[in-house]
Amino acid sequence: MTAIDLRSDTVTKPTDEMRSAMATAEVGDDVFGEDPSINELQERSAALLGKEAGLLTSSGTMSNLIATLAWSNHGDEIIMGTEAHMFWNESAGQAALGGVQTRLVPNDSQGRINPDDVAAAIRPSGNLHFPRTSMICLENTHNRCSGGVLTPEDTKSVGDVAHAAGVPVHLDGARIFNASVALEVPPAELARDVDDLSFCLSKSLSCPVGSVLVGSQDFIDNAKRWRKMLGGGMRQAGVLAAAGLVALDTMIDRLAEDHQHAKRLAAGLANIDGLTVDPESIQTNIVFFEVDEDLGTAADLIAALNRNGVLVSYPGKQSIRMVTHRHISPEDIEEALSRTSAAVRELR
Ligand SMILES: Cc1ncc(COP(=O)(O)O)c(CN[C@H](C(=O)O)[C@H](C)O)c1O
Repeated sequence: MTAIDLRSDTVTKPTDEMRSAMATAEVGDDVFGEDPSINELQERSAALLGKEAGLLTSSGTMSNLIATLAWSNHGDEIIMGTEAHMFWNESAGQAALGGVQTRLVPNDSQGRINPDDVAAAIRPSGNLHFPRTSMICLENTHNRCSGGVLTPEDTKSVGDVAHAAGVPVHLDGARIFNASVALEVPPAELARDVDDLSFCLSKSLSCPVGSVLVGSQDFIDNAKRWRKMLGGGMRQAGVLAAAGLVALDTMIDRLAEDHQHAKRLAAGLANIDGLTVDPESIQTNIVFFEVDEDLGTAADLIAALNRNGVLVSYPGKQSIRMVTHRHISPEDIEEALSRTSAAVRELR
């Protein structure tokens, strides 16, 4: 039985068109700024998101760390949501390498943070007891909040508070194009009130590797220095950027298919006795659902799902995540639902 892989949209593989473009990419030494494919990707990414400049990085984690290092000094404090990927899944890099303290404010079910909570968390200057607040972090779409999207208004409400206090806003936009497609809003509108953002080429856009960090020219010039310090300076990486250029041309509009599949998946899971999910809450390609305690733990069900050929991720004590992507067809969704029912019956 071939497993149906719903662990993440990071499992996506390059398209044939990407592989052809990679094979014939024009390349140069990017440390000298001479790789034409990288330069084109960075310029196109910045323009698409309404920023002055862009920087290719090896991952979303690297982008988020570079932004933290670029905005912060040792001993500063950054603010993010309790469910932020930057808090949960990036190896505490901001603390380990940036000497930066993280302060958490509640995320709501859609991944938003309350501007009033942000205002209350921003440190007043002039008190020697207090660290300086160096950055506010948003995430759109929001991974651990079931792929929830932030509207331009949600983003502006936090941006206004941050900017009134002179604090920059970083957007972890790993799946910003999912948000853009779900809201039918240009990505630049979602980026309008943040100072910099990162998006991932390697998730639903299906590239083999990479993210792009965009912001002002001054920010990117500084970020490039931090990237070099982290060992992220690249040479003829136009081979990778070529895939990104194909992704920008061919992989954004199709994200609506992944969202439809996720909605169908959630509707099917809601009909399986012992599982709890609100299909109406699903906006993009990520579905978190709860395992009723009388059925067992999430770990029990994950083991049964693996036995039945369904791969999932992000186990909480009672929660499981499924993520749709370009390799998951409508037939795979129906088969995954059938196999999930069988796994649940095994636990009964
Ligand atoms: C919102 C967000 N921001 C940043 C990252 C980090 O990107 P990478 O470092 O994996 O390229 C991720 C990766 N998310 C991955 C996943 O969802 O499967 C990993 C394994 O957690 C992310 O979801």
